[in-house]
Amino acid sequence: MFVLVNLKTYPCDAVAVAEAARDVDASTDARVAVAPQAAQLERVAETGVETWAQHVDPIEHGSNTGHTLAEAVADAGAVGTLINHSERRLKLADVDGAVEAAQRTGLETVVCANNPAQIGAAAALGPDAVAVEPPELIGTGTPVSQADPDIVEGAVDAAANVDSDVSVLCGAGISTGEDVVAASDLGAEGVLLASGVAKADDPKAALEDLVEPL
Ligand SMILES: O=C[C@H](O)COP(=O)(O)O
Repeated sequence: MFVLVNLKTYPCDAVAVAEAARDVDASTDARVAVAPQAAQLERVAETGVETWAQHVDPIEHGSNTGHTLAEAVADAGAVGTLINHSERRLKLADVDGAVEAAQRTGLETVVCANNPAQIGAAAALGPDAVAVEPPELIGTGTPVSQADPDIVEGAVDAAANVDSDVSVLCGAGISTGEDVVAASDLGAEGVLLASGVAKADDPKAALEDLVEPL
């Protein structure tokens, strides 16, 4: 299972979480990665943890003030990027352009979407993976795998119908190893989570708990 920890803009110690994730990754068969804010990519990557960007824009080098260039996040040490996170929505044409920009620089891509119909559209753009996240469950601590298992199974089917090479992650409310196992049982190949680790009193213990049953 892929455990992708998005630090959003939570006031956590990104380097400490990254070091914990690096150590937990080394102790399990699970793949653990961290997505810090763009300004923290380099410091996080220096810990040796698999580092992801939270977003890239559909742009090239040029006059794009305030945008995030795929080449810049790759230079900072990111190996992958989220695109179209629920908190950073893009128009469909811009999702397509962002996937293209990421692929141009060799970044792995996870395109986020709200529901199975959108997952099908996202999968058609040719990312490495898609992540289904019902927005109403994000940050609630109520795991999507329990609250809305149909949406996870529907997303797995929708992606497979479009492109069986696109793997499916699920996210929203995932915070325990039991939630990760439930996601796996529903056909997800990974989980995208944030608050369960970034807001934990002990992020390393939270990470250990997530991968313990795997
Ligand atoms: O990127 C992560 C997702 O939005 C899930 O967030 P959460 O784990 O805090 O519910």
